[in-house]
Amino acid sequence: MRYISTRRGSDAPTSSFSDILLEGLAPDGGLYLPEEYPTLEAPDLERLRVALREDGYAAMAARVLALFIDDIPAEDLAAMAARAYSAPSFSDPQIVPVTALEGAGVHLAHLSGGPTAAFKDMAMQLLGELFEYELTRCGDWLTVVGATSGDTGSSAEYALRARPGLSVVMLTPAGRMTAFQRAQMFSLPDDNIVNVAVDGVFDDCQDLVKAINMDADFKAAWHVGAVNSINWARLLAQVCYYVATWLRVTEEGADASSRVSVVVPTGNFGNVCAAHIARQMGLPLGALVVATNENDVLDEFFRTGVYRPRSRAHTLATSSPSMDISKASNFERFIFDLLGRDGDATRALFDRALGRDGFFDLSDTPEFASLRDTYGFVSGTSTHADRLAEIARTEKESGYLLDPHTADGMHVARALRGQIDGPLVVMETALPVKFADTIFEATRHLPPVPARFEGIEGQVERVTALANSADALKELIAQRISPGSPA
Ligand SMILES: Cc1ncc(COP(=O)(O)O)c(C=O)c1O
Ligand SMILES: N[C@@H](CCOP(=O)(O)O)C(=O)O
Repeated sequence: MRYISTRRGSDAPTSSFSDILLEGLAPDGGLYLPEEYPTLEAPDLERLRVALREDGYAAMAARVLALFIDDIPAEDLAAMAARAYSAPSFSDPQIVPVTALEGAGVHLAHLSGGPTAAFKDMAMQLLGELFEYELTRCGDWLTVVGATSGDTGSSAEYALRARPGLSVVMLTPAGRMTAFQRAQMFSLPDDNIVNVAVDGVFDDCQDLVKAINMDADFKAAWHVGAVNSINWARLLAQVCYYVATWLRVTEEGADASSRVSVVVPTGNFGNVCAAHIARQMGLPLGALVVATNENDVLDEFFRTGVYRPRSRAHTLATSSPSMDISKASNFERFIFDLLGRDGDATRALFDRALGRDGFFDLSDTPEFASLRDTYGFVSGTSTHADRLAEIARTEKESGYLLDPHTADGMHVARALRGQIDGPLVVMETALPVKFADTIFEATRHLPPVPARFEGIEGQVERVTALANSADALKELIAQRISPGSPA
């Protein structure tokens, strides 16, 4: 399997999985995708069903990973998946259980049972294994520079903290995360972890990460790698749980007519992009429902065809803070597919039109007209009031406490339920413990604290304030990271 950039020219070289794993962002500023998607036919799905039932989530995931990775032996992939997806790191031995939510007419896919209580663990636990494997194989080291709105950061740090040859510099938007999210990250004592509070929003942090990656000399000197969903491996790991979700909702023998629709709380478009890839592979997914919070740039696109990222001043601080994102990185991956995988056309939109005009408009194109029928995309949005009402209603109706992001998904699910045939699954992206104030506002009680998170708040926190400047970030990396010893 070879990989290409979303901004590639027609004769650009292709890359192997191991190359792009450490590289993260492509040198031309594009994002990597497989040259073509592997396919899943009905017999493949049945084999995956048997693997999931008899050998568990990790074994099933390893088979999906092997469809995309041909430069790591299958038995090594299986061993890594087994280490990544195991109890007690994950609270449920099924890793991704799917439950019916009584009263609401939907299912919930529980993606948040990992070490940091967010769906990011599903990818990050595997990424930690893959990085260590690859760095050991080539005797290399890596400085991971990442951006977080609250969940990617802790998930990456927990997955990478004890690994040889790896350092993490994580950029956070100052003052925009919850107390729990801050405590999770900032109380880690490890020397290979540097937490940074940037004077800006998540999009500023993400822009800094991209700026560092576009400076080829700096990137080479500091062996800069990525853990955000700009790194293809993140999405690949997420494709696996869509397969598991479909298998858990359908019966043995189900075929392409057994469509399952998914509702995905969306910010950086990574999670729902993984659903799109699974659907392109032939997994029988019906609607892919993009659920945004008040930062509704993506809902606007799916309704109108206009993609208009917003400035810092217009990126609102909401009560689903991890989705306070106005420039969705992975959207470029979907647009590349939508435009028939034309790298020049994709570059024209993301590099030139966005740079020049601040938006692009596909509303009059046949591609935009095909969004629902060909790709399954529909969208909706949710506000603070909707979110609170949904948390309270679901608890009352079904006895289940949603986190605010999943509540955004649930709100959109209820709004669109009547228009979507077949099973509808809301992807649960975090646990309520991370968002206690909003849970209290919605229900007048605090969320339960799972035993593994007791006492996490109130410890000494270590974080460095930084101006929103790529030069300042480079200086900080040069000061704080010692060129690594090989893994
Ligand atoms: C809890 C939670 N829900 C939803 C999202 C949105 O996911 P994505 O960025 O993959 O669209 C994020 C992060 O962005 C998150 O942390
Ligand atoms: N919600 C994320 C934002 C970063 O998204 P990513 O999927 O690109 O890592 C967070 O919580 O940090």
